Amino acid sequence: MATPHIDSAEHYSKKHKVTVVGSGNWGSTISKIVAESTREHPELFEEQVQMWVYEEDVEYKGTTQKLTSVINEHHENIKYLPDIKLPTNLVANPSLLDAVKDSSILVFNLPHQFIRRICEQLKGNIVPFARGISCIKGVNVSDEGVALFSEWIGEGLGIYCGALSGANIASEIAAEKYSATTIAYDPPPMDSSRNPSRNATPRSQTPNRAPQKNTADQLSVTPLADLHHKDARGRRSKTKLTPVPPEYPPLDHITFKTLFYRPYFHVSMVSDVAGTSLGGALKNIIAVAAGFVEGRGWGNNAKAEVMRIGLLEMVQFGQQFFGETVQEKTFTVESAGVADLITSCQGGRNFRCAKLAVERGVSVQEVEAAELNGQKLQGTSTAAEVNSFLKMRGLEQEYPLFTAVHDILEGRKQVDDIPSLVAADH
Ligand SMILES: NC(=O)C1=CN([C@@H]2O[C@H](COP(=O)(O)OP(=O)(O)OC[C@H]3O[C@@H](n4cnc5c(N)ncnc54)[C@H](O)[C@@H]3O)[C@@H](O)[C@H]2O)C=CC1
Ligand SMILES: O=C(CO)COP(=O)(O)O
Repeated sequence: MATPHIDSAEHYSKKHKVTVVGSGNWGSTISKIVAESTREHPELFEEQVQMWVYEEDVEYKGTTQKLTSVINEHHENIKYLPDIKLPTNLVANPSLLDAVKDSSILVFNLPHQFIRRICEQLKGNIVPFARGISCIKGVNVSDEGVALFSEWIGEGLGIYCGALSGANIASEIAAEKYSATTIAYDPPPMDSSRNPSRNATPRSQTPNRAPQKNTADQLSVTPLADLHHKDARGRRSKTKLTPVPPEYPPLDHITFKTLFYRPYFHVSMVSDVAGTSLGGALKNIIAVAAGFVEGRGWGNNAKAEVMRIGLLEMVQFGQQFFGETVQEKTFTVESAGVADLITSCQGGRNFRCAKLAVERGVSVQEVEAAELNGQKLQGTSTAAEVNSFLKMRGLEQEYPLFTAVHDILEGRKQVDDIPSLVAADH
């Protein structure tokens, strides 16, 4: 970006330190992206980016070594993102608490089954005014109901957390092939009131625009004293937030767009956190269905039909359980919706493993263990979690495709049953 995106009148004595929590296939790719951006924007960010790595031994050139040592010496995550050079300002750190020390931007990017333990360790050990972005595709189901990981992380850590999701097969983006994503960030009042116009980023704008002038009216909309914010369902959050100190650049749409934007990775900023997160979570169930029908050899029409039905169930789920804040257009217009559904049903891991499982006559879990070298599927666990939530409410029949996928994974139904299970008059 040739032009600085921040108004030249805005100078900040402190910069944001960024930590990525997670270092898998997508975690390493996102770390590469943000490390490229922090290097390009020293006016906003500290150059060095920390990446927390779940430490393990790996074989490298005939010797057993720690994964973090290999990443730091050779700038490559040989296990989860092989053959991709990582920026030298990206530091792999096996200590979670050391990696997040002094970081005001926390990017959560790990398989959803591990986030609970991570948050337990982070609680009370992060910068109080930190803000988060969750790249996790999944939903958190408990006895109390269904929660987005962004809101669950935010409430657990006492910070505000947005969500990043899109048609983002990591290996393609790591190779810098053109793609786009959606970042949902509905800034807390005390952040947006520093300069509300900076958060209304129209879809078409690149991040290097100059901020618009504020009006007195805009500035008075959200009182600085309000330390609460709206959660993803539009309710007043119980979390009392710590404002970002004025010495730091504001943590708003422009700053986050600048952090994640690359010429090969375009960013659309929106405020619908629930829709954006649900798109990423629920499409994984549909990708499993697409793999099933492809594995059965039914071809493109069958796959298109499960995608169509799945998209409708995604929208229905969002509106039924997250209410009016979920916008249908997030599913139909954004990368986080229909585009992610398409790419995942063409070449995602959930799709590929489900297809191989049908072709080989084995379980999806067996294919996952045999083929993914430690990477984790999210569609199988999300199907089970969503099913348990629907079952508790007697709503399984209202989501026939989600229910069919879970029943097939559990061995109660067959792929051949899909047409009758999802029939409109069923
Ligand atoms: N890989 C992809 O193409 C994309 C993935 N996503 C989403 O990103 C999230 C992260 O996925 P990936 O980075 O692809 O991970 P991955 O599937 O490559 O998972 C492996 C990661 O889990 C870690 N791990 C293993 N055991 C652990 C434990 N006990 N505690 C903590 N971590 C442990 C491994 O060290 C490794 O970093 C998921 O929610 C996924 O759905 C989103 C877009 C694209
Ligand atoms: O979310 C993804 C692409 O946007 C990747 O999906 P898989 O986890 O199925 O590979």
